[in-house]
Amino acid sequence: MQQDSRNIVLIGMPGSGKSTVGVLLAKQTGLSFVDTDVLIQARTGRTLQEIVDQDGYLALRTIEEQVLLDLAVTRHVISTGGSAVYSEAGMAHLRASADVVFLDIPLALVRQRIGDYGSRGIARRPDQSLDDLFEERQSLYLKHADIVIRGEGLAQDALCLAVASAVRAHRRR
Ligand SMILES: Nc1ncnc2c1ncn2[C@@H]1O[C@H](COP(=O)(O)OP(=O)(O)O)[C@@H](O)[C@H]1O
Ligand SMILES: O=C(O)C1=C[C@@H](OP(=O)(O)O)[C@@H](O)[C@H](O)C1
Ligand SMILES: [Mg+2]
Repeated sequence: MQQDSRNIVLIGMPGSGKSTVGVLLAKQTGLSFVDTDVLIQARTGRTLQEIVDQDGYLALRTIEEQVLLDLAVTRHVISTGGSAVYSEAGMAHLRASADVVFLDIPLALVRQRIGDYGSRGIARRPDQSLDDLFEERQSLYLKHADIVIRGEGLAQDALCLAVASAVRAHRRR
């Protein structure tokens, strides 16, 4: 695929800025924007929290995988949900057409940003603590990332610039 047709995919924990910074990044780079959480909601007619409450977290992960596999876009910033990395097939599909950026923030900042952990539609085992989830996911985010950006201490616009510049450098390699 031509470099300028490629997508930029954002992965990371809830609260890392995938959705808010994704929009800014699309504006800044002239790419289109899609948030896979919004696609899930549009497809099911339900909120993410409703899917988790009614059908369980594994159902959300299954729908998410299908949405990832069905994505066929170029020149997009794609903001994923925090649980996208559980889908090997979904991530392989995204990676074929994208540079994947892990927005890496520490657990304390996740906790501070996400507010009520129990009502944010997070795809986790009901008994799983945020500490445990963070630990489990860190290795998945690193495994699927082409680029890692440490987000702590960066305001949204600074984070956006850092991502754009890292992607440019990555593509020049
Ligand atoms: N770089 C940042 N600095 C400060 N607050 C941020 C930053 N990025 C996101 N936020 C805030 O954190 C919350 C979650 O951000 P969001 O973009 O929804 O993250 P995600 O999509 O990764 O879950 C929002 O309230 C947002 O305003
Ligand atoms: O981390 C998670 O398990 C989830 C994060 C949410 O997205 P954000 O990461 O954009 O908050 C959303 O996909 C869903 O509720 C599951
Ligand atoms: Mg989001």
